[in-house]
Amino acid sequence: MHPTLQPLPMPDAEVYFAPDFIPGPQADTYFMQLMEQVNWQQESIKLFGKLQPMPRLTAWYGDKSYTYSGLENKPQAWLPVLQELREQVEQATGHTYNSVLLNLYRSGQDSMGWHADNEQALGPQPRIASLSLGGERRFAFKHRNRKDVEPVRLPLQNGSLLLMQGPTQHHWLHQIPKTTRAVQPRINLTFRQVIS
Ligand SMILES: O=C(O)CCC(=O)C(=O)O
Ligand SMILES: [Fe+2]
Repeated sequence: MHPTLQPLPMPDAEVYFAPDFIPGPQADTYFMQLMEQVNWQQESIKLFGKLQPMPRLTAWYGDKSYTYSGLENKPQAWLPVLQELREQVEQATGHTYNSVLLNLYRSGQDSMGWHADNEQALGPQPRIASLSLGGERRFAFKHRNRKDVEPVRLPLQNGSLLLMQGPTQHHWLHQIPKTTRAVQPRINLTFRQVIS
């Protein structure tokens, strides 16, 4: 594993973090390329029986289709820039990924609620490599059932890489909360290995 990926001291989890995985100027270039080239979609989610627009834009690229939050994502061919990022993340983490989910948080009002990435298609021990580009946002973890374990908050800055694996998705939830602070748009890429 890449030496800059440092373990976070979390019980019942295997989380590694590299705050400076991609140098700032290069991360800025990737951010602009992805803003322009990705096929960003405004998806909806059913909340209390009502269709609501998701508070972020999303895109799915990969070798297989994948159901996420009840939505079927048809695979789209990898863009060269996504291939390049995938290779860097594969080198750093020592594992391969056949899919990437991209999220675009346009402002502090865009967010992702508490969840775990524990769909069956990700296997019993999902490995999620999460790359952040653009404006910094706070990421939060909370243990599902241990009240004695403190939540973990982590600023995900431009060019940072967060790796979650092992039992993490079984015992912890994570989110990107909304913020009233002035923040720049942010792109997050979660590389995943879909097995079915
Ligand atoms: O934007 C992030 O950092 C989190 C994304 C995430 O949790 C997901 O796509 O499952
Ligand atoms: Fe997630």
